[in-house]
Amino acid sequence: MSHGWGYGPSNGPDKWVQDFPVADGPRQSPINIVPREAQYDSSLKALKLKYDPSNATGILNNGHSFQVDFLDDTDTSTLTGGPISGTYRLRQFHFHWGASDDRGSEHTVNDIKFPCELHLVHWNTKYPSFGEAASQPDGLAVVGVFLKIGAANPRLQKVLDALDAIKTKGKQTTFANFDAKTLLPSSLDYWTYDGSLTTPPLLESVTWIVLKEPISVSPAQMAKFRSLLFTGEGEAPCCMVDNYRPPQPLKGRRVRASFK
Ligand SMILES: CC#CCOc1ccc(CNS(N)(=O)=O)cc1
Ligand SMILES: [Zn+2]
Repeated sequence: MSHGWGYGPSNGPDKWVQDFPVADGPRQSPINIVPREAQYDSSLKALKLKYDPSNATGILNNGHSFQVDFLDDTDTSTLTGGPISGTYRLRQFHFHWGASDDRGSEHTVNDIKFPCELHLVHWNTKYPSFGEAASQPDGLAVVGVFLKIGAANPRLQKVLDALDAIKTKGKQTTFANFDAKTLLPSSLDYWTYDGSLTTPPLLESVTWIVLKEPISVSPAQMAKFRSLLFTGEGEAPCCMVDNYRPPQPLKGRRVRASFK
């Protein structure tokens, strides 16, 4: 690609392999999850998420999505248990969504797409930093949560209300005192598999933990996601929608379930 990666016809997921050959690797994400083919594993532990709201620092339009960043210099916002060993620190969360409610999620379930998917990105503290961890096969753990159309979700509202301040690429603003745990559904049942970042650099360093239960989002709240722009201030505006990579080949990988 002569210009940066994105989600358009000239720089979208089918073109990423030109600059990121790992795009055709053995453990790429996302995938289509087929519940009937997932193996229940009784040895899988319950997820333990301990987040400190005071670690939230800011919210940024990064030109591909928006992310809420967390202070990750101590073990105050962590993921433990589940399929992972050790302690992983929360780095950021972000979303992927569609131009309409029939698409937008990255993972699919029985080929069903959800309108949106939340990713909470954590890194393994056995490594000195996120950057170091991101290049290791057990370096990252991302919790994925599906959003389905329904009643307005009051727990999303503080995030959505901040989007007017970060409409264009590169804009950021402070975002303090936010408990990311409030975005999780009541059940922490999950599917897990070994995968990758779903955006460049597509590093194959992610233990994926995809929650079975979706959270709700209303059509009006989806419109707020779609009010963002991929483009920077002063550029010809391009709506930030369809910022999702489609499912990738499973290539023999096992998908395990924490529930029967
Ligand atoms: C290495 C590196 C880097 C930049 O940091 C990120 C963080 C998250 C992501 C998104 N990954 S996803 N969609 O799989 O959670 C991509 C790059
Ligand atoms: Zn993501």
